[in-house]
This record gives sequence, C-alpha cells and structure tokens, in this order.
Amino acid sequence: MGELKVDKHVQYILSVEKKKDSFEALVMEHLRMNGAYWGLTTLDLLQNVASVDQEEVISWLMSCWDRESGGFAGAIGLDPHLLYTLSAVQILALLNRLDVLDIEMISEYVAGLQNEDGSFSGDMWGEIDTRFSYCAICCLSILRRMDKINLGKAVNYILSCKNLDGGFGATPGGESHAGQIFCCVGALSITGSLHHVDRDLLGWWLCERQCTDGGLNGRPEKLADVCYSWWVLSSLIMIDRVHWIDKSKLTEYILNCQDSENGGISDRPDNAVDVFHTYFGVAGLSLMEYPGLKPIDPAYALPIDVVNRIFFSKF
Ligand SMILES: COc1ccc(S(=O)(=O)N2Cc3cc(C#N)ccc3N(Cc3cncn3C)C[C@H]2Cc2ccccc2)cc1
Ligand SMILES: [Zn+2]
Repeated sequence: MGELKVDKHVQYILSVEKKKDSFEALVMEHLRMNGAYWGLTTLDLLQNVASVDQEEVISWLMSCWDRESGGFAGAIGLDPHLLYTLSAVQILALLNRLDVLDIEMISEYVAGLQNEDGSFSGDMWGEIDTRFSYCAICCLSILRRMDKINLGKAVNYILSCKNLDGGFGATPGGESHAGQIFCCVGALSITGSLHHVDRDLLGWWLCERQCTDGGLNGRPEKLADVCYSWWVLSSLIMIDRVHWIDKSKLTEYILNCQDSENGGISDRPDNAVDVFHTYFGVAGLSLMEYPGLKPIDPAYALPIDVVNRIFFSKF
C-alpha cells in the first residue's frame, strides 16, 4: 500500500522489455506492439521514457510495418491489424517521431477498413467491433487524416451500438461493457460528438462499477480489476461525471495491487503483475492527478504534452 513505487515499476518495465524468452513474452508475442505501447507509455507517465534505446524501438517497430497493405502487425512477420497500427502510431507520437511514417499509406490502410454502414473491420478477415472504430478514429486523428473516412457514418454506427442503460456494446444490441464504453465515448469525444451521450444515465452505469474494496469492475456483479481503473475512469472524465466515484478509495485499491518488492501492478491484490495492468494502473492514477505522474489524455490514452505537440505543432 502506501505510495507508488516509481523506481520499482520502471525497473520492472525495463526488465520485461529485456526478457524475450520468458513464458509471458511468448504468450504475448503476437501483441508485442501493444506491449511496447503499454510499456513505453508507462515509462513516460513515470517521467522515465529516456531510459530506453528509442532508435532500437523505432527500427523494430518499422520492421512490423507491412508495406504491401500499409498496416502494422503485432510482431515481425504477422498480419497487419488496426489494433497494432494504432499502437505503432501512438508509440511514434510518444517518441515524437511521426516523421518516419508514410502517413498517406497508413491512413489509406485504415480508411480501407471502413464498411458501408460506417463500422470498421479490424483487418482483412472482416471482424466488426466498436473497438476498431476507436482504433481507426484515434489513429487518423493523430495522423491528421480524419478526412479520409466517412465521419458521419462512423459516428452513426457507434450510436447504433448505444444501449437503453446508456452504455455501449461491441455491435448493435451487444451488452454494455466498460471496455466498449471507453472505445465508443473516446471515439465520440475525438469527433466532437459527445452531445449524443446521456451523461447522467451513462455516468450512473459507470459509477455503479465501483466495488466495496474501492476498485472498479467492468460489468455488474463482476470483481474489481485494475484495468477498469482506465476503461471506467477515462469514460467518466470524458462525460464530466468523475466526481460520482470515490477517487481516494480507487487510488488505494490500485496502490494495493503493486508488487512492492519487484515492481509491477496486478489486476487485483496478490495476483501476478503484468505490463498491461501496470500501464492501466499508472494511467488510472494519472487520470486522478497522482503526484509526480505526467497527466494523460483520457481519449487519446497518451500524455497530454504529447497530444498538445500533435495538434499545436506546425507539423
Ligand atoms: C493472462 O491472460 C491473458 C488473457 C488475454 C490476453 S489478451 O487477449 O492478449 N488481452 C491483453 C492482456 C494483456 C495482459 C498482459 N500483459 C494481461 C491481460 C490481458 N487481457 C486479459 C485481461 C485483462 N484483465 C482481465 N483479463 C482477463 C486483456 C486482453 C484483451 C485486450 C487486448 C488489447 C487491449 C485491451 C484488451 C492476454 C493474457
Ligand atoms: Zn484487467
């Protein structure tokens, strides 16, 4: 408990980056690009992103770029997908190296995944999910190429996934889930369409996610989990209802999920730590303005100074 063990978490992230042959590394190999985004963004929030060899990261990242399609794969030699294309663009924005990208090819790849109904497929195999609407909109916004898609249809498709409880599902009629709500609210926020959201109805569903232990869950009756500190909290902030939860109890819950010895944060107290929950725990604390952390943007899931640089630079 107590306070955030910053140096321990920095050491943990750097050790995972180095441990290439661990079980965890093998399990996560197919989404190494996601893992790189989680690790690097955590280091930046902890004001330690200078501790990695950025040139090495960028050359590995570019070796995951499929120049045929214009998309990024989760690891070298795998098929491109929207999930990894967003992570790659977020990493390059973080490192202030968007200049290495063929922006036209990447934005054509993303736009090419929009369907007639405004929805997005994750890749050429066609799976449709509001997660992919978020990936497409966030990625094109960072690249300043939102003009490449039909924005009206994209927003209408997301709204077609709104439920009577004020939440959002993966597809029309899909059950409300905190992860999908983050994706839909984030995409609506980036496109300036939050006026379509019933803030009190959705805010109520979201604040009901706080459990007696202070943590947040993803659906009614589920156990609290640190990663929901991001999915629920960022959504509450975007709709200006964050005061409806107890931030100090949530902060306590996240700090309780730290491994004080070896660093890292787990999904719930005394479980195994991983990069995913370390990132979402630190990002959740950042959303609650925890001292010493860089503030993070709830919609772009990038430090605010990075978002400002993207939109207020001459680039
Ligand atoms: C440990 O078993 C798993 C199970 C699934 C996965 S996964 O499908 O690759 N993936 C990413 C993920 C990464 C790590 C790490 N390091 C740990 C978990 C986790 N989950 C599972 C999870 C998180 N909270 C509770 N649960 C059960 C989310 C999932 C889906 C997801 C992918 C990208 C972005 C957001 C969410 C990986 C490991
Ligand atoms: Zn989790």
